[in-house]
Amino acid sequence: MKKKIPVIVVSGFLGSGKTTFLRYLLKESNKKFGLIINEFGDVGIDGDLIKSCDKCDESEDDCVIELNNGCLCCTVQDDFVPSIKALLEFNPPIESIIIETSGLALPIPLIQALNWPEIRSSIYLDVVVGIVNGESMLNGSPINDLNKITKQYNETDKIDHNATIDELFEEQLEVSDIVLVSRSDILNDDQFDVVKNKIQGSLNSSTPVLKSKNGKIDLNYLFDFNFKKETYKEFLTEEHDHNHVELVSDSFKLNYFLEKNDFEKEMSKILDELNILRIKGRIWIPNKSLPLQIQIVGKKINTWFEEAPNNCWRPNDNAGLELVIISFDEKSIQTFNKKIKEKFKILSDPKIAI
Ligand SMILES: Nc1nc2c(ncn2[C@@H]2O[C@H](COP(=O)(O)OP(=O)(O)OP(=O)(O)O)[C@@H](O)[C@H]2O)c(=O)[nH]1
Repeated sequence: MKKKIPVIVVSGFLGSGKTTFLRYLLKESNKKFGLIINEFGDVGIDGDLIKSCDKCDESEDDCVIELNNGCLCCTVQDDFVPSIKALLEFNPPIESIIIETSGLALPIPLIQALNWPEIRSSIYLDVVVGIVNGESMLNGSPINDLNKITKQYNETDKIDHNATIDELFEEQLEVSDIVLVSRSDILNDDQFDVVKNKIQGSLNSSTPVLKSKNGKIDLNYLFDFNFKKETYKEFLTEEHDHNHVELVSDSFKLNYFLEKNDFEKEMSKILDELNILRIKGRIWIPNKSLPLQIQIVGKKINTWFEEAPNNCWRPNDNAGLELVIISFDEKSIQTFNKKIKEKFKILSDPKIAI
């Protein structure tokens, strides 16, 4: 059985900093990415910038697919699904797919399209990143050049919706698991806080809002799909500039488990109460031949049954869980641990293996 591939969706208005962020991500990661880039008017520019980031092998240009002739959410059947299928057939196999949407695309239909029968067993939506131009947001608007956006609208061949800028922005934020504020290098700490409060105020939630400086973010390990506690520990002990995001991580190996539906139900209650950014791992459930894979970003829970590597940890009695958890505070991690022990089932005496 093939492994499901994570999909990262990056949204943000024209000039918000999506390409800059993607170039950084591609350079930092050792993963083989496939990209779908949706742009208008200035055909090919973003794609060329991505291809020239020294990560893309010229012979493998095909792993960057540019969709220039319509708004991504309005061309799902014609362009989007076939592009995902083409990336899934790529050789050597792609390990992760990134979709850069234009700010004109409504992200919800796009995200729903990832669930189309033809592709849904091969991919899962890992994280939605919303990019906001911090400088223009400080000046009161998420966009820096209304004329350019209007031109972008007019130049788009196929666009079936006519959502306003406010509606588009609201939906972009609503579906984002994390929001990156670009141009944070030119904002001071107070200005960043103003922007962050504006975004969290309009979201009416605690979705993480993080600084991005020329694409660089503190959380590059968030996009590293290696399931290794050491990676996080290393990151957490590294020296960073004084105002980086404070994070704590931990990992659990326990003899507790829950059935898939019960896990999703309990976990969504736990996530509502705690300040957790990321959880990855797997759960072994008695009488199930494959472990349940867990991928959580913010409040978004993804689970599916899939084989685990031969050399990974396995619990006694095929009942247990292995999770890596990243949070903004130690207390959330402790409470998380306590809640698992309260809410999850246990077959044998609990033993913390590490
Ligand atoms: N100072 C500064 N400039 C940035 C930052 N992020 C992006 N820029 C600049 O802003 C401009 C637009 O950035 P892009 O990454 O191309 O933005 P985009 O969202 O991909 O734009 P479109 O493809 O046109 O939608 C470029 O000149 C970038 O160099 C940042 O964090 N700080």
